[in-house]
Order: sequence, then C-alpha cells, then structure tokens
Amino acid sequence: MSKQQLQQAVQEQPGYSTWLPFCQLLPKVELHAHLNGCVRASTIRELVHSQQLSSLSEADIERITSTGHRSLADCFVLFDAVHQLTTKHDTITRITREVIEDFAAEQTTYLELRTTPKDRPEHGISKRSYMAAVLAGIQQARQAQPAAGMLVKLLLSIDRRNDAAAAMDTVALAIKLMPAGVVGVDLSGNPSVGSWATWLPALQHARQAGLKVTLHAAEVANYEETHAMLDFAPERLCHMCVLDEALQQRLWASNIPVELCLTSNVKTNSVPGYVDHHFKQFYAAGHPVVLCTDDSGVFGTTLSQEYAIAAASFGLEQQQLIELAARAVEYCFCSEQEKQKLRQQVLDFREAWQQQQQQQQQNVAPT
Ligand SMILES: CNc1ncnc2c1ncn2[C@@H]1O[C@H](COP(=O)(O)O)[C@@H](O)[C@H]1O
Ligand SMILES: [Zn+2]
Repeated sequence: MSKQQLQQAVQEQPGYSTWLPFCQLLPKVELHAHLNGCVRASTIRELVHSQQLSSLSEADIERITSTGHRSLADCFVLFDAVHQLTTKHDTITRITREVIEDFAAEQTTYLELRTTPKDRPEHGISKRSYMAAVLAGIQQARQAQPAAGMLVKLLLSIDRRNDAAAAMDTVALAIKLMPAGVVGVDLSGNPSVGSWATWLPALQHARQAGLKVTLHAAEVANYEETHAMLDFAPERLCHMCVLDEALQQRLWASNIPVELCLTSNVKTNSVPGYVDHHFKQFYAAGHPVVLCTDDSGVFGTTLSQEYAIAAASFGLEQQQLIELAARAVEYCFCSEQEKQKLRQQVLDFREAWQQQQQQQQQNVAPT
C-alpha cells in the first residue's frame, strides 16, 4: 500500500492502523479474487511502457493505477484496459505468479483465484492456452517461498457478456481442468449486462459435473435475477448489496455463505461507506460471511486490510477476527482433507494468541 493510500485508509477508519499488524499475522483464506483485477500497479506501468501501447495515454495509465473511488461502470472500462495489457502468455503467467506471491506474503493460507478464460485469436490466445499460462504461473509460484506453503485453487469465470455457447465452453474447460485444481465456476462481469437464462444451462452442467458454483449477485438492484439465483442455490454468493426485505429473508433462510468485499463496494459506491456496509447486518444476524478483496490491484487493498477495516468499522475483537477466519475455511471449495490442514493453521494461531493473552494478564496481575 502506498503512503497516500495508507493515509486515506487511516483517515476513513481511525482505528484501522492499530488492527493491521494482527490481521497480517492471522492465517486467512481468500475466496474472491479476480486475476486481472489483482495486477500490481508497478506491473501495469511496466507493461504499458514495454508494450508501448499508443492507444493508452498517460491519463489512461493514471486512471488504471489510481485506486480511488469510481463507478461500477467505470470499473468495467478499466478491466478492459487491463485486458489490453495482458495479451501474451508470458504476461498471464507472470501476473498469476505475482498475485499468488502477494497473497502468500500476508499469511493467506488458501487462495481461490478466479479468472475468465479468453479467446483472443488476434494475440494467438485461446481459452485453453490462456488457462495453460495461468497454470504455469501457479507452478512457478509453488517453487519458491513465500507461496510454497499456500494452497491455490481456481474458479473459471463466465463473463456476463458471454452467450450460452461461450458459457458452456468455459464450463467444459473447467471440467477438463478439475484434475489441475479447478474447483468451481463463477458468474461475474458488468451486472447491467445479459440475462440469467443465458448462463443457467452452463451452470447446471457445471454442477452436474461436480464443480461448485459462486455467483456475483445483487451488486446492483435486480430483484428478479437475484430470486432466480437463490432458486439455483449456488454454494456461495458474492456481494448481495441491494436486497429488498423478501430477498433478505430468503437469503438468511438459505444459509448460503456470502463473499463480502468491503473496499470494492465502498469504492464503487455500491454502499455509502464502510460503517454502512451490510457486513454489519449479516454478521449480527449470524449469516455466514467471508471477507474478501475482489480486485486488490484496482481497489488498492489487501486481505489483511479488509480484516482490519472490518475490525475498525464494526468494533470486532481479536477473538472475533480469529473466529471469522476460522469460519471462512468452512466455505472453501477444496477437499475435506485440505480444509483440515487450513483449520489446523487457524487453531495453531489461536493457541499462540491465547498464550500471549495469558502472559499479558500475568504481567499486569498484582503479585
Ligand atoms: C467490482 N466488481 C465486480 N463485479 C463483477 N465482475 C467483476 C468485478 N470485479 C472484477 N470482475 C470480473 O473480473 C474480470 C477481471 O478479471 P479476469 O479477467 O476474469 O481475470 C472483469 O473483467 C470482470 O468480468
Ligand atoms: Zn468480484
């Protein structure tokens, strides 16, 4: 995080900075990170200069690398600009490795990275070769610390711009790549585009093949679609920002875990501010939630930062943050055996933390 970003975060949440060191040590799972939204600003600058993209002006570059507030519509223009830079297999491999390294550097024990396989014949890229490049990046990251100990799984995203055939093709690829670590599919992209009926057959096919499904839902008001998504009953949902009373009741009755991305929602103005975020309501109702980053590059955040902001905004204690991290493990799409290892990592942390608390109490207790 740059000094300017840090100052902004501290200003927005006065208690935030005191929480960050604890949150950086906490073993966390990241379940909602879009590959091309997580590209480092330094890498974007380097790619712009090395590719000499005349179509991108300095103002465009500034816009891409700035992490301030922007409308959701602007975000999708921005993603297309980032996609202009990630047009080589080597680059796709590189950004995958870097994103994994960045998460691993802040005690992320498990990363479910999602990306949209792309057919880009003008650049010699097919959906299959795109995914081969992503897998090469995962392989590279595994070979060195700090990422060597982190478990990485993949979700393939269906873009809402996709037609039924393209969605089905992505699912076919996801099925083929299950042995390589693909555990599910995601529906994402501009929430104002497309209609649910288009992707439903592909999502049903994914489910039949044993893939898990997570859906970007209610990022903007679309009650009819959100009801249809709840009818489908995916294993997880993302965002759920704009619900009416009926949807809220249905969601809570469903007990479907929701991936919540505080900074993403605040910076796209999907919610008015951190303290107003529906995390508070969901958490108070005991609904399963998991804190995630969404697009760490585009929104200038980290997973530790999201936990710290949640602590500062909603008055969570350290014990509650550990609990939040522990429960998140239960919503991962990996195997039970893999979850067992992740649970143990949180338990070990809790034990060390409890010992430290006891020592502190002994030190202040009168003799
Ligand atoms: C901010 N909220 C959001 N809402 C919906 N979709 C989003 C998103 N943030 C990212 N994406 C989806 O992820 C793609 C970039 O990563 P990949 O090219 O797949 O690696 C975007 O083009 C969009 O489809
Ligand atoms: Zn997302």
